[in-house]
Amino acid sequence: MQAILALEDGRIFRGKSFGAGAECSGEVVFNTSLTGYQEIFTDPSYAGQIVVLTNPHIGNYGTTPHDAEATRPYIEGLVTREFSPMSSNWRSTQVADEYLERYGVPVIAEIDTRAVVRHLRANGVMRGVIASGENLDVDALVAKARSIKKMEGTDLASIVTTRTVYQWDANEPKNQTGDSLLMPSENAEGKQMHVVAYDFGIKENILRMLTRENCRVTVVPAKTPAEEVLALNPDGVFFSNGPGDPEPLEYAVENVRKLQGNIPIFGICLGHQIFGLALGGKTYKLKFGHHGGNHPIMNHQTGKVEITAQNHNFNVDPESLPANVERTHTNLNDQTLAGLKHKTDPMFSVQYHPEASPGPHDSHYLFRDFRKMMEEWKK
Ligand SMILES: NC(=O)CC[C@H](N)C(=O)O
Repeated sequence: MQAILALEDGRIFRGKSFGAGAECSGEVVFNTSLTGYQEIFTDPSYAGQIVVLTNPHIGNYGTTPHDAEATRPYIEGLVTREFSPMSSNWRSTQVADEYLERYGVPVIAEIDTRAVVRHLRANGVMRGVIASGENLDVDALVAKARSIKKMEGTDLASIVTTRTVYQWDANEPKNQTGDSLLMPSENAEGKQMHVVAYDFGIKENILRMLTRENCRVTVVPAKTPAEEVLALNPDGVFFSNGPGDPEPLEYAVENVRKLQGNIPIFGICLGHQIFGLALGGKTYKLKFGHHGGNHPIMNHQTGKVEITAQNHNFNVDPESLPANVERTHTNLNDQTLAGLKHKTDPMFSVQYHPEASPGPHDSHYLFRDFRKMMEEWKK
């Protein structure tokens, strides 16, 4: 069946419909990762977004529950060049087409994704609609793209967050033969730390990485007051990634302010942006964001460059931060702020994704740093 991707500025791309035949709308962003499409589908930070994957061949290795970052896909829709109708991998339990259909995610394939990316890169991310069927009314689709809610000012974290407090099952994940996939850590022998993780749309690999550093993790809803978090008696508090604009998340900003200086805190991506706001800084929107698996980051503390996974459109303005905040990391593609640390309080955060999934593992050390920060604070 025919399908159309209609952008708010009137640009149209025609392709073929796969996945769910339904219509979808969202902010259209592109991700340049070469592998890891299922982790991208299931990253809750993509709620409200249609994702264009630049790798020209998607679906070829199928899907497996072991590669999911959440219980279901969160992308609104998918745009690809070629979408494989079959999977060729021993780990696959379902072909990608059926998997996305099962969860109601529309796919438009046979699109010149290079042209879409060049358009978004030149004009910035914009809203779009994917529709399928014969005799589609193009003008109506463009009008619909213009009518959907803008990402700016939207709190999506409180929509995707867990409704209840839960303990992350430290025995997860297992491979098909039942062996744990958690690699042993140098901290495995030490005392277990208790981390309370705020879920703004948390990726499961963050929970796995914390477990790997010998942490027991309690996950709490986005709006849990700081007092309730402290009553759980944690050794540290984590602020997760998540979808939408950080600016409307005043409840989270207030919680950071209450915790700052009283307990070690660590933030990733949306969590980092919330830290920036809590410290008195400002966030702004990048033209087309960073979404991929090969972004170079300068670590100013070691002088080394890390290759990182990224997925964000908003950023903290370094000029807006007070003097007691140190810039720890910089994105070398565009010199934007990529990490910060408080000079006296136990508090640090990064804009990128040390948990990878998908992506390179260069920045795994940040989970160890958080563990060390908690150990030192305990002394
Ligand atoms: N991965 C994330 O946490 C994304 C943060 C935020 N939604 C952004 O787009 O910048």
